[in-house]
Amino acid sequence: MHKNKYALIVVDNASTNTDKLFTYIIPEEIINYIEVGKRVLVPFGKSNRLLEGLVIEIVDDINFSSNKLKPIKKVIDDTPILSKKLIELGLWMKDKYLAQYIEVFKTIMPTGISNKVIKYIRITEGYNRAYEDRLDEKQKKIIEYLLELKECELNRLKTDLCIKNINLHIKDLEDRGLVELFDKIDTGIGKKYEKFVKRLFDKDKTTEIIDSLKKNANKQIEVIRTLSDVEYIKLKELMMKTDCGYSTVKSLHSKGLIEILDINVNRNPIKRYIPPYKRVSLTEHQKLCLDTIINDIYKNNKNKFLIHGVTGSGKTEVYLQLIDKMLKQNKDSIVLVPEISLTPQTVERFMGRFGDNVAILHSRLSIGERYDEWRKIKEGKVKIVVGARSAVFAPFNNLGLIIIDEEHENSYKSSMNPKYNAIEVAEKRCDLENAALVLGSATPSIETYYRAKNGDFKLLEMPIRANKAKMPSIEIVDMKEELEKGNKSIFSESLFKAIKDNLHNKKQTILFLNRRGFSTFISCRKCGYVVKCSECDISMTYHLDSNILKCHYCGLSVKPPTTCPECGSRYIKYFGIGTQKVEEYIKKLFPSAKVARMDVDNTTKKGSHERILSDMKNGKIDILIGTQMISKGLDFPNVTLVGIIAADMSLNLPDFRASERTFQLITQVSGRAGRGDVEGRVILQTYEPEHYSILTSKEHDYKKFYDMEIKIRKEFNYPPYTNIINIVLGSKDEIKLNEASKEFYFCLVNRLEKNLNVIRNDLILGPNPAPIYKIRNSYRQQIMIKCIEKEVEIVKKILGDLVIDKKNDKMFKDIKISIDINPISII
Ligand SMILES: Nc1ncnc2c1ncn2[C@@H]1O[C@H](COP(=O)(O)OP(=O)(O)OP(=O)(O)O)[C@@H](O)[C@H]1O
Ligand SMILES: [Zn+2]
Ligand SMILES: [Zn+2]
Repeated sequence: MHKNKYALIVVDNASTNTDKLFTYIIPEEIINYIEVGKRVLVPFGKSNRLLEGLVIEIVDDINFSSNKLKPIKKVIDDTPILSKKLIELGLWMKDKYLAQYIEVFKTIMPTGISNKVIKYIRITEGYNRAYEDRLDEKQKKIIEYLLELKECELNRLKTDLCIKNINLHIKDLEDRGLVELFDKIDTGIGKKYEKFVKRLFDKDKTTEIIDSLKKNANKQIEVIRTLSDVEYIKLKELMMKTDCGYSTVKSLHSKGLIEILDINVNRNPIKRYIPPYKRVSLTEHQKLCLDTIINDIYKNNKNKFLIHGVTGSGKTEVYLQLIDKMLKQNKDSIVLVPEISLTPQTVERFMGRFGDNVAILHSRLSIGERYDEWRKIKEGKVKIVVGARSAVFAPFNNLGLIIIDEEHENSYKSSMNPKYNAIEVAEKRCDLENAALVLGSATPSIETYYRAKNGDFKLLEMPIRANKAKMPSIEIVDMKEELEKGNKSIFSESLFKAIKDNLHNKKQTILFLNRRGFSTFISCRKCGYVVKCSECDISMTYHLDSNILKCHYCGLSVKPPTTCPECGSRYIKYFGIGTQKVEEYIKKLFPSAKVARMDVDNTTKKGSHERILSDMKNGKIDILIGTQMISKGLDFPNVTLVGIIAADMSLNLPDFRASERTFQLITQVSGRAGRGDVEGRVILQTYEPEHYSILTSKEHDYKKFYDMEIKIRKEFNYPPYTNIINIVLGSKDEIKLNEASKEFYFCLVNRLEKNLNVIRNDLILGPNPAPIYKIRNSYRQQIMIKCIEKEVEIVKKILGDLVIDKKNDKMFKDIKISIDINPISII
């Protein structure tokens, strides 16, 4: 007798209360098709509506009665869309980040292939015209419509026909067995097809054929001529070359001379020509670094590395040659770069070296482009992926290497559920697939460097620039003194003069300010009223080009008030500076200079990024102003001056990483200066010239900075000495939220006390209003747990259980609970 097998399935249902794997019976007829990692359709809930699911595990036995289990309806995929290793990785992520199954697997699966089940309608096979007499007018209409289309989407039929009570009529037709409803899977995004023209006539017969055509059929003759050289040509291209219309092609088609075909093509996100990126002979440090890594991997010594290389030390070249080695062993490589530095410059280096062997994944791709890139990887057509955070899930089967460039960057941590850290995920993936992990940075994060010192990563140093160029000199300007001297401008005397000299010497300048917009807030001088976003608890930023106030959290924009909404006074003043204001001042001070600005406000349009950078390369820009978007990856030899307008901006953030961020930003931006023959110069403006972040970055001394910072981390019990678990409870109902937060805190402390031996005072903080108390009209309370490595697992378990319990508690009905394990910033 056939013995049942069972599948454990993640079902794509929106309900958050049922985060578990569902068990289904595998019917005999699909037993040979079903596999872990394939998607299936399963009946769900009381109504048995069909939902999509992902097979996580197949088992022979279950330890409960199978009476109530339902059978799987259908297998969707021909081949698994996720490998077993990626499924294992997903399960690990679920535990690590206290996330839900569905969140995790939605993240790992490519966007664009999540399928919808769509209701279709068609006429049954048993339908007979003779029935028509017995139908009323409306039903006849429905039947007529269907006879023409054979089958169609139910919704389309409804909108097209616009018949009152159409559902009843359809039901009636269905009951009589005349029409039937069925499900179809809509893959959302299809492969891309393009029309091609194929030559059907013999090449040698070209003249004969031309003679046979009418003498005045010039266009047709032109098409035949063109086709005599090629067998296939894109229809578009043919029409362009011959300047003919589609009717010309059609008429040749009807004469049987050509064929018109739909051919599956890949969308190509990179349409430009990319110059080859030549191999260079490595410097001593590069060579040592490369050899150590290769040797260790080869001897199975160690497979995790941190390259600490100063800006311009040539880390990229090391990556390229490592990938080369992987290719020789037929292994796949993933390169992660921060989203903002996925600039054409970075991409070109990899494409320039490895050409068609590279797939690119980033958020500016369309869903179609993304899907095509994913397919190229999945089908083994490329062996290298360069991408942002989520490229860590690239579906390779023979992974050899993951490189994470600028590993200190914030963008490797996801701010959406699951709130994963791509570095940790990469590490786990490398463990599972026996691949090597290489992290690189000029300013490693304190946590990573600490782990390297403790032996988790092999530390490799590249202390000098590849072309022997000197590190730029950094001059600190105390803005308090400028003010005393009577200089109220945002530019110090020194920076102003340096910009002027640089313009005169035909060199390029970069001005950095980590805040976009024009003014950072608007306030009333009479009563102090500050214009805040009505949905969020933060002040709105003024944008000059569009003359609006924008909320940088929710995107809401409003017209700036001309009188104070509070007291009616007309003394409304614009405070604080953003990149737009810097741009305006620069244009006033240096009217003949060619000035450009680069920040998210003006680079969302496709290609705008590319244009600014190529203008910069071609010397069409003298002064480039930007946010941290310009702080990394850029390699322009003619940039000799970098101005940091306000280093304090990051120093004053209410975040224990503020000093670290500041050191990193200064070092990275400064690193753009003097990469060519002329020594670079950096002018750094600040109100806190004595701060250790500023002093150590001036000396280019990462280690000194690290030593000072790590002491502070230890003293105040911050990472890496502790893990931070941040819990944010949110609700539109402020009072309910306060009650629920207190209750949650109380239960949490209670359960922790029962399970941990010691509860330190600083272990669990809160509930406190979150730093941004309101976002998108939702109030936010925060509870923070600090715990040592040894206790993390147990604390997480307790917390996870508590969240599940509370989700079923009336008091928490409208409360959203969000958990972030080791958040990158606390807002
Ligand atoms: N061995 C070499 N010989 C000569 N030039 C080199 C060599 N290696 C790299 N370069 C050049 O040195 C410059 C800096 O290299 P690269 O951008 O790879 O450094 P990086 O460490 O990635 O810098 P950053 O961290 O600042 O982005 C580039 O223009 C690169 O082409
Ligand atoms: Zn006022
Ligand atoms: Zn807002």
